[in-house]
Amino acid sequence: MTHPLRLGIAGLGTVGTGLVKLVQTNAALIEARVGRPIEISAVSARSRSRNRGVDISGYAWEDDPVALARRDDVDVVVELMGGENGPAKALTEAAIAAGKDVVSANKALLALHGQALAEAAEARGVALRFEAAVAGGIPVIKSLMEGLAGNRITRIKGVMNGTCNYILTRMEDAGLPYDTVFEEANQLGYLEADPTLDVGGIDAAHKLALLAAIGFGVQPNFDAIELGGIEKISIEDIRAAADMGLRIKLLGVAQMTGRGLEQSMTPCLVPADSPLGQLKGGTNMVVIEGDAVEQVVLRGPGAGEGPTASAVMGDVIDIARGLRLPVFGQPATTLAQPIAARATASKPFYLRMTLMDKPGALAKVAEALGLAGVSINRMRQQGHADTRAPVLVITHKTTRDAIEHAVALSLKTGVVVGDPVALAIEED
Ligand SMILES: NC(=O)C1=CN([C@@H]2O[C@H](COP(=O)(O)OP(=O)(O)OC[C@H]3O[C@@H](n4cnc5c(N)ncnc54)[C@H](O)[C@@H]3O)[C@@H](O)[C@H]2O)C=CC1
Ligand SMILES: N[C@@H](CC=O)C(=O)O
Ligand code: NA
Repeated sequence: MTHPLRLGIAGLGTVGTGLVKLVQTNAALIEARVGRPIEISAVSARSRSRNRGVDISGYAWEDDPVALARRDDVDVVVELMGGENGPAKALTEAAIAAGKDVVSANKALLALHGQALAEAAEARGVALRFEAAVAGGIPVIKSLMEGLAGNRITRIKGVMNGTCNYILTRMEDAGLPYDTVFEEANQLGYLEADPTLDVGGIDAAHKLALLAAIGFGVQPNFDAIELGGIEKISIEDIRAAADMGLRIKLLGVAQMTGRGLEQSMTPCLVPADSPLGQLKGGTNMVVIEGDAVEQVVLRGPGAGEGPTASAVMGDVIDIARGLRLPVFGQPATTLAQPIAARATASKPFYLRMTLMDKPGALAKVAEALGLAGVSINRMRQQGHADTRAPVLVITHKTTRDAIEHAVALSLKTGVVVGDPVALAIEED
C-alpha cells in the first residue's frame, strides 16, 4: 500500500473538529483522488475530554501542541489554535525547523509574521499553506496563486469577514439591534476568540494583507492597511443607506496606484443591487481584477466548521499530491516592501452627524465642510423629538483626508454631539 500522509492537528475547536470529521467521512474518496490515504496520527487541544461529537480515541494525544512538531509519525502539522503569538507561532516555527509541512487557518499569525515564516519555510524546503485563513471555504488563494498566476493583478476587493456581513445584513433584514445579532453570530461559530478582531475590521484586514501579498508580490504588511470597524454603524445608518439604494459592507480594497499599493478595510456603502450589495449573512465575496482575465468574482462561505475544514483539506491534499509552491506565490525573499500608502482615490462620502438643535448649527457644519474643500451633494436633517438633530450629508467626490479634515473642523464648531460617522460610497 502507498504510504499514508499523517497529520498532527493542533486545535480541536470549530475548524479542528470539522477537519477530523472530514478526514473520517471522506477518507475513501480522498484516497481515491490523491492515490494515498490521509490519516490523523496525533491531536492536541486544551481539553482532552470535551465532547466534540467526534471520536478522537484512535489518535495519540499531546498536551503540549508544540510536541506535535517533534513526532516521527506526523508529516504535516495542521495549526488550528489561532492567536498571533504563543503556541501557534511556536508550533509553526518548530514544525518548519523539524522539516514538516504546515497547514494553517491562522490569518493573524500569517499577516503579522508571514514574511519571516515564509522565508523559514522556503529555506527549509517545506510547504506553508493557508487557504482557510482567507475567506474560509472559498478557494481564493488557490485562484490567485494558480489559476490567475499569468495576470498582472490590478485590484482585489471584497467582503472577507462573515461576522460583520452577518451582523450588517441581519440588522437590516430583521430590524434587530446590534447586540442580539452579535450573539447570533457567536452561536453560529463565526466569531474569533476575541470578537473585536471581527467587528474592528482587524480579522478582515489580516486576510486582505495576505491576498495583497500574493496578488501584488509584496510582503504581507498589516500596518499598511487603512482600518475601520463596524462598531459605530447604527440601525439609522443602515436605514439611511437603504433609503438611498445602498448597503453598508465592511469592504477591503487593495489596488496598485501611481503612489504604490493602497490597501483599506473600512465600512463602505455599495449599491444594493450590486453583487457585493446582494451578499447576505456570513457569506464572503472576493472580486479579483487582472489585466488579462478582467474580473473574477468568487463567492462562498467565509467561516464555519465544514467550509473552513474544506479549505484546510484542500491544502493537505495539495501537499499529499506533492504540489510545491512558494508561500506567497513567488519566493519570499523577492517580495517587495509595501509602502503604507494612504488611499487617495476620490469618492463620494456619506456623513452622519448629530447636531444641537439650535439656529445656525446646520450652517456652521456646512461651512466647516466648505473650508475642508468638501462639496455637498445632498444634505438632510431628519425629524426628531428632542434637542438633537440627526443630519445626513452625501458629498461630491472627495478624499478620506478631506473628509477627516471636515469632520475635525465640524467638531470644533461646538454644535456636533457624539461621534460623526463617515463612510465612503464605492460606486464600482
Ligand atoms: N471558526 C471559523 O469559522 C474560522 C476560523 N479560522 C481560524 O482557524 C483557527 C481556529 O479557529 P476556531 O476553530 O474557530 O477556534 P476555536 O476557539 O473554536 O478552537 C481553538 C482550539 O485550539 C485550542 N487551543 C487554543 N489555544 C491553545 C493553547 N494555547 N494550547 C492548546 N490548545 C489550544 C483550543 O482548545 C481549541 O480546541 C483560528 O486561527 C481562526 O482564526 C479561519 C477561518 C474560519
Ligand atoms: N471570524 C471570521 C471567521 C473566519 O475567518 C469571520 O467572521 O469571517
Ligand atoms: Na479560502
